[in-house]
Amino acid sequence: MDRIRIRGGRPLKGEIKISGAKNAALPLMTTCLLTDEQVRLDNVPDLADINTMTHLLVQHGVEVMTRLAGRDRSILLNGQNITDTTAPYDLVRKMRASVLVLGPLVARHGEAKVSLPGGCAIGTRPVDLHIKGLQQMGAEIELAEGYIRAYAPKGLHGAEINFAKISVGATENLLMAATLAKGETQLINAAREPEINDLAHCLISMGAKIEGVGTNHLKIQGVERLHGTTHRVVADRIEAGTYAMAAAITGGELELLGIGHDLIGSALASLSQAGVTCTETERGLKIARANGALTGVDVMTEPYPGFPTDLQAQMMALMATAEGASMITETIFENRFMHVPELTRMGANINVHGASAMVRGVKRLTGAPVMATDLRASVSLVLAGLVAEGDTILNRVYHLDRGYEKLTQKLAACGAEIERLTEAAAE
Ligand SMILES: CC(=O)N[C@H]1[C@@H](OP(=O)(O)OP(=O)(O)OC[C@H]2O[C@@H](n3ccc(=O)[nH]c3=O)[C@H](O)[C@@H]2O)O[C@H](CO)[C@@H](O)[C@@H]1O
Ligand SMILES: C=C(OP(=O)(O)O)C(=O)O
Repeated sequence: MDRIRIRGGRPLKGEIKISGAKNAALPLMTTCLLTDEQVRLDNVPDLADINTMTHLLVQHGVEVMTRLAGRDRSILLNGQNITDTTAPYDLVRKMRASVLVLGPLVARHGEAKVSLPGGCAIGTRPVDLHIKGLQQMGAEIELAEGYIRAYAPKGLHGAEINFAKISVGATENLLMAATLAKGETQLINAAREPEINDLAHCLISMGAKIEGVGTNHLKIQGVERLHGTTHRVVADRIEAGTYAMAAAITGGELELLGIGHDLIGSALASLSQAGVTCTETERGLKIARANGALTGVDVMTEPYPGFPTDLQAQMMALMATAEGASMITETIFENRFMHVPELTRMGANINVHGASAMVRGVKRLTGAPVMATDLRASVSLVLAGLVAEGDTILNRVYHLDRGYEKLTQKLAACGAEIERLTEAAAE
């Protein structure tokens, strides 16, 4: 297995082009199941999760073509001939977002058999809200042998769905299903992450009738059919937030290209409070901590527009080197502190009490061999490695490949001493 070696202590300086968002591209790819015309997505990141979704769609019978034009990667999807409506365990197990084929398949093809995703390193992550919403829209659902089997041979109908809990995935699944249901669907207490807005705009360009985009109350009038489209994937706010924290932790200065303040306002507010300068430029955002120490700030994760859970681990690495204490509270996932023991091995002073972690800043972190447990936990260890004294060796790099395009190249181009050791070299 590949590893990453980092020698810490170099302030990052330069510019980084922010890629298209993984969490937008994945649901956008499944829109091809809603139409028999071509869906073309531009600005698609080159990531393991995108490959997994491609495999899943191909298994359903979708024709997928990838095109490169300079640095822009496009995917052309044609779902005219769906031959198989099963999402098998092996693919869903690899990537939970596979469950996003459920809504589109039932809505347009009247049936789907999708493996239950089960839990993962960050929590139990049930899909009850997806299932309940589809049942309200008239789908018959049975759970057997680890699979969700959903049937709606006569199509779905509109419903008023009031989510008991805010869920990004359930909002996306039901939004897609509702575009082809008969009548009106209301999604109340819906999630309103920028990736959901991106999905809604793509669906509207395919002929869907959606009101309330950007709010927590979506109204969808079902249509008979959707047509093809070309859509550009929104920038990855989590990747941008990660590099903003990389600039801050190393005391460097980075310009993040193609990302606006609007997408990561809450994270930038916390960074500003901690003493990091965040300025909008014509091309994106400039992040700098040229002088002075970081100050500890308290952070609580919340659904958008609150501080994103997907930046919590990175913020914790940053706070581990700040002056004073910081309380980091995780409210979205029950087990998203797997990075704590690894950061502690690098010298961080962190105590977890239930859903909160008390981080007391230390003067220095030290390099160590560390183990990645999930995507964002892994990148928090990369951030810690960038500032630690000595070498950090990160194992289980495949977690990073799920969500960070060209991570080592992007950081190395800004002065980081970081390299990927391929399996043979890593021995
Ligand atoms: C591919 C993708 O976009 N992944 C993101 C998505 O995950 P995902 O869509 O899985 O996350 P959700 O917003 O659904 O989960 C939020 C909370 O709701 C719970 N829940 C969810 C569904 C359900 O049916 N029942 C239920 O109880 C979850 O266990 C969790 O505690 O949003 C998360 C929260 O911003 C992010 O961390 C993930 O990066
Ligand atoms: C948790 C994440 O992804 P997923 O929902 O695909 O596990 C993430 O992107 O941080």
